[in-house]
Amino acid sequence: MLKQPNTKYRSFPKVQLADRTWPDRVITQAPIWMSTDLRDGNQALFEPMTAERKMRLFKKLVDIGIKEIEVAFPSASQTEFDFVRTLIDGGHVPADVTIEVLTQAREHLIRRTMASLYGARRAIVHVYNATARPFREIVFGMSPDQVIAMAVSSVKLVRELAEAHPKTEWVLEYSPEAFTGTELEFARDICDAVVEAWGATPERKVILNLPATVEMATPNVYADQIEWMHRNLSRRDDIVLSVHPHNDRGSAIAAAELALMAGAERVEGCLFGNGERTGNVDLVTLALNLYTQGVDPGLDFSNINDIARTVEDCIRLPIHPRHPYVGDLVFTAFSGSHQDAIKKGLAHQRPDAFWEVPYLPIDPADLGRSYDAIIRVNSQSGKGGIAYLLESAYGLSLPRRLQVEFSSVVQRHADATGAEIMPDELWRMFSEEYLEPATTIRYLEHHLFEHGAAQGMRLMLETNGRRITLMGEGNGPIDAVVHALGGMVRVQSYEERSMGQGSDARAAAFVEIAIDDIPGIRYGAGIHANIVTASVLAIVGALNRILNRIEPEAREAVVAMLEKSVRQVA
Ligand SMILES: CC(=O)SCCNC(=O)CCNC(=O)[C@H](O)C(C)(C)COP(=O)(O)OP(=O)(O)OC[C@H]1O[C@@H](n2cnc3c(N)ncnc32)[C@H](O)[C@@H]1OP(=O)(O)O
Ligand SMILES: CC(C)C(=O)C(=O)O
Ligand SMILES: [Mg+2]
Repeated sequence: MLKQPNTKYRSFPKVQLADRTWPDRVITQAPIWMSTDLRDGNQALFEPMTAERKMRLFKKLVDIGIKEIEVAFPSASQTEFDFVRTLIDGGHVPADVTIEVLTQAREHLIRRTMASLYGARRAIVHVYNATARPFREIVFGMSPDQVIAMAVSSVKLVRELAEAHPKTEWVLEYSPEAFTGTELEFARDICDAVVEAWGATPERKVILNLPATVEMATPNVYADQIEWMHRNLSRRDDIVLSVHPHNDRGSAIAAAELALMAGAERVEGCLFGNGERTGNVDLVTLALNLYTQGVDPGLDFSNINDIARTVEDCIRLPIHPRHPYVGDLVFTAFSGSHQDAIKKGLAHQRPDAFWEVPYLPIDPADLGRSYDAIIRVNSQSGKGGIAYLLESAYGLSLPRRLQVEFSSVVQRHADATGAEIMPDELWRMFSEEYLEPATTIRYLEHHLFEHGAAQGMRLMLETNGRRITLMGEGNGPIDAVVHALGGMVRVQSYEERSMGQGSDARAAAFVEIAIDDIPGIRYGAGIHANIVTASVLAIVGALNRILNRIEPEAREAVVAMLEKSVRQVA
């Protein structure tokens, strides 16, 4: 790269529009949407779509609710021409949908283009010629007046051919190609001449489409250019003002939004931003940006995954996993603090309240996406995401301090493998750590019985291959187990939850225990159809987890103490 890029590149000139009004505007209604997936999108593919794929995408665009669809460049090839004919002759165009086709401003191409449309109920004929100085001088070798004459004569030809076929309702669209690089006065003059040549009226408007054929400046410059045209076109009432942003600088969405604030009424683009080079503006993102501001876009993306798969299949290009609203990862959080906030936000969100879930600008359910894949766990994750996954996949809701304790187990695993941890893996880790820890003391069975005003407990365990039976009593089952264990165990906290519903319901018990003279507090968990059994399992599990972390001599001392309890109580 150059050390001094200003020797090769220069900044885009400012538009003289000191009293611009667009910065204060808010978009309150959806524009007219025009999909050019089958034309601008199609011309940008490695291989243009086959007729079958074009038809499939056309039908998907109709299902989404797009009412103006540019279906072909009919003079480009027989395939393109035939596709338009199939749409018309096969009756595939719904009554509320208008097809559109593109042609250069050249006589033989216009005649061929018009022939593709005869018999249509309504059709938009889109004529373009480039208007920026380098095109005028280098591509066409024409003076400004000759370029205007080229546009005007083409429009007059379209008018003449249209008048010869009055059964079709004809609409003219004109694009000064490379508008963003065109002197504004010249763009206005050529557009005014076209409006005049078509004989436009408020009832028979011309669509004037002002393309950012190549995005050349910051989006505020495009907005200024659009507002300038909006204010300076001589017959604004006879015009539908349209924009066609490309994404060369990565700001096509912003450019389209600011252009709408600046007076545009119509947007041309493609689903998920397919199109020449870096793409046309993405109609899906634009529409859903409106939706998240409470504006009905008039388009339906309630099954966005299905739309995405159709588009990918038709154009043979993948959608990026981080593409707004649709990418596989956009409703996913890996990092701990995001997961925590999403989990709390989802729990807090009421169905009838304004959407307010941190990190999620839209409710994934509105797009037919589920919450299941929102939170994923890797080495950047914290307790919130881990807890969320266990709860959503297995119905197991962990106490907060247990979440903290378990997250360090998960973190060690994630650090070691470097990989994402799926819910079944998480469950396996939880089971190994809490439900089936390595055992010094194995639970065999217990019997709980009434013992006067108290509860009695006979607890059978196995230590060192020997069965031992401990007896205890207390004011409840937990108390009775602690007593049976000889009083060395102190229960710091106890919580129980239910997992599942109806006859499949099970109880989950969580205890936090400490043992006299041994540092550290550990959680234990038990899951069983019977809540008392779940509690006993949780206590024995916690005991084993403590014993697993201490020296063998200390462990033997605890076991010896237990065996002493047998002699004392039995
Ligand atoms: C920004 C856009 O997306 S514009 C749309 C671009 N899409 C396409 O080009 C896809 C379909 N195109 C095609 O199939 C062909 O280009 C055709 C059939 C339109 C024309 O083919 P050809 O006549 O062989 O010309 P070619 O493809 O080389 O285009 C260059 C010629 O078109 C002329 N031209 C380019 N744009 C225009 C225009 N809008 N109006 C009139 N002439 C134009 C050029 O001046 C050049 O003419 P020249 O050969 O006399 O110097
Ligand atoms: C034909 C025109 C509208 C075009 O695609 C462009 O300028 O990008
Ligand atoms: Mg384009």
